[in-house]
This record gives sequence, structure tokens and C-alpha cells, in this order.
Amino acid sequence: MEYIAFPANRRFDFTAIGRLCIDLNANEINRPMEETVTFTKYVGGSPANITIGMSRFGMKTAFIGKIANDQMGRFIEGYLKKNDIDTGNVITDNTGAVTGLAFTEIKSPRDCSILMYRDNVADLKLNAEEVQEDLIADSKLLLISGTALAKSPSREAVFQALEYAKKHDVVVAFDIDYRPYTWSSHEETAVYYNLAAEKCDIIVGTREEFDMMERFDRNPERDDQVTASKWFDYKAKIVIIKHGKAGSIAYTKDGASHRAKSFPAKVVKTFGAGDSYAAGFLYGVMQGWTLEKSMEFGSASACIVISSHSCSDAMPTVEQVETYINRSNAGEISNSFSF
Ligand SMILES: Nc1ncnc2c1ncn2[C@@H]1O[C@H](COP(=O)(O)OP(=O)(O)O)[C@@H](O)[C@H]1O
Ligand SMILES: O=C(O)C[C@@H](O)[C@H](O)C(=O)COP(=O)(O)O
Repeated sequence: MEYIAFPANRRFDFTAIGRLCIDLNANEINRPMEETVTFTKYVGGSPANITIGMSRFGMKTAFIGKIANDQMGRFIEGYLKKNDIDTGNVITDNTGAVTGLAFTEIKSPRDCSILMYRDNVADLKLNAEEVQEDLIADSKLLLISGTALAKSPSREAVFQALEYAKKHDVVVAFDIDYRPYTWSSHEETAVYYNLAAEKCDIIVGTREEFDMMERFDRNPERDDQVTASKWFDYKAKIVIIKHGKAGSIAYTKDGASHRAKSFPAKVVKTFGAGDSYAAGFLYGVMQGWTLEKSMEFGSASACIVISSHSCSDAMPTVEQVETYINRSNAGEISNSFSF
């Protein structure tokens, strides 16, 4: 059964709006950040990672965002171009804003955290007038990412993009991508997340992220079905709730639920799982695959990234994901770490 009908004859399969940042991933892993001496620099930012993933899968992709007018900004733009991502709507800031940095701490495969430097970041300076309607009108799928809602003018830019998507029948996916340190208060966070989610066809988040959105609602049991049902009264057709290593569940408007188990993985670090899962899942849905097959593809894609040092650079190709699934089904991959 096809849950989502994508518009035909568009130049871009996938366009994302949101942050373009830098990940600085610890080279000396399995120790606290205080003892880390060197880091490797990668392009980062959840929507950037997902777009890179979609591009590696052969999708025609574009990005809407703002970068700092410095070496870091130029590095990001160059990397997007190298990965065949259209940068026509990547604007260079002229106010002296900086690039957001995410330092990753890998204390153990089970204990990872991110230290973000996000004061005066360029990504949150994107304004509504800078969002190109023509680009959205020429896209099949628009991805929005929750962190871009944290501050004005980026918040308004996302709502403007949602308006254009509605006007031009573009399917909208929402990765909740909740990063608490970017927000001022829980109340503000929940309000804007809910306002955006009402306008989206596909909503993807972890159980904890949906908990944050439900702070005004009544779901004391933290029941996934209750969480998902709310959104079917709005625009949603698919709601995915992720449970880390325990897998994920997709709920659909017809009342059905579809479960995906996770694959075994030799885990280096846990971050990047959600971004590669999202890319794999959305790719599958765009191919017209069943939700189970799309989720399986996303889960295997996540395993490849969490078994690697980076998030963006490690995004796999279709062939790599298929090989991973086949090897796993043949019992050739074991779980190095049990979470
Ligand atoms: N330790 C793990 N081993 C295998 N797969 C995992 C592991 N952690 C996450 N995944 C896969 O990645 C998906 C997304 O991970 P999750 O941790 O829920 O999201 P996020 O990274 O956004 O917090 C899961 O549904 C699962 O398929
Ligand atoms: O999103 C960021 O700004 C940081 C990412 O690039 C980072 O590597 C990461 O945290 C990925 O997170 P996840 O996929 O949500 O686990």
C-alpha cells in the first residue's frame, strides 16, 4: 500500500532546510573530552547529514540554509557541492555570525555525548525572504528539522518553507531533532514543535522527543499509539517513533503499525543513527517500497554510520546498505556491544 504520493516531474527529489555545521569528532575515543587531544573535522548538522545520505543514495538533492562567511562556511559549501547537493539556496551570512560546532565525546560505544558551540550561529540567521519558492516548487520532498525552529529569523524561514510546500503540493517530512541547549524554555519548544508538526506528512522522532512535544497533553503511559494518533487529525500520514537499539515503529493513518527491528552492529558511537535512519527510510518510501522494507533499509543504514567515525562522511550507498542487510541475514555481523 502506498501511503505517500510524491509529485512527479520535479527537478529535485529531496530538499532540506536547516543547519549546516561542523562536527569535530574525537580521534582518541573511549575517553572523556577532557583527555581528547585531536579531532577530525566533518560537515555536520542533522539535516545536512540526511541530505548527504539521500545524495549518496542517488537522489537529486538541494539545501536551504545559511553559512558563515569564513573558512568553515566555505568548507561546508565545498563538501555539499562535492556530494552533488545543489547550493543555489545556501546563503552566506554578512553579519559576522559563526559556524555551529559539535564536539563529540566518545567515552564508550554506549556513552556518547555532544558538546555544542552554538552562540551567534549563521544557520539560525536564515530569514523568510531568503527561502526560494522556486526551489521548493521544484522538489518532491521537503525535510524540516526541529532545531531550525529554535530562534527567529530561522523559525519564520521554516514556516515560510512550509507555506511554499503546501502551495506546491510538496510532501513534508519533519525530523524532530530536539537539541535542548538551543532552546530557551520547554514551553516555547513544545509550542513551536507542535505548530510545525501539524503541517507535516511524515513525522520522525525518538520516544523522548515526542515526550517533549506532549508536555501539555495527556499520555501518562507514554503510549506510542496515543502519540501517533494525534497527528492523524492534522496532516500526517506516517508517524515514526524510534527506540534506539530496540528498533522503531511506524504508525499510519489507517490505524496500522509497522515494526522494524534493529540490526547487529559493531558500534563505535551512537550519534548519527537517527540521521542515517531518516535518509534510508525516506529513500525507501520514495522508491515506493513497503514501510517495513523502508524501515529495514533505514536501520541498516544507521548501523553503517554508528560503526564508523563520522556521521556525514560515513553515509552509505544503496549497494553498501544492501550488502549490510545480506551479510546480517547470513549471520556474518555480530553485535559488538549490547545496549
Ligand atoms: N546500538 C544500536 N545498534 C543497532 N542499531 C541501532 C543502534 N542504535 C540505533 N540504531 C538504529 O538507528 C535507529 C535510530 O536510532 P535512535 O537512537 O532511535 O535515533 P537518534 O539517533 O535520533 O536518537 C534505530 O531505530 C535503530 O534502527
Ligand atoms: O546535528 C548536529 O548538529 C550534530 C550532528 O552532525 C551529529 O553528528 C549528530 O549528533 C547526529 O545525531 P543523530 O543522528 O540525531 O544521532
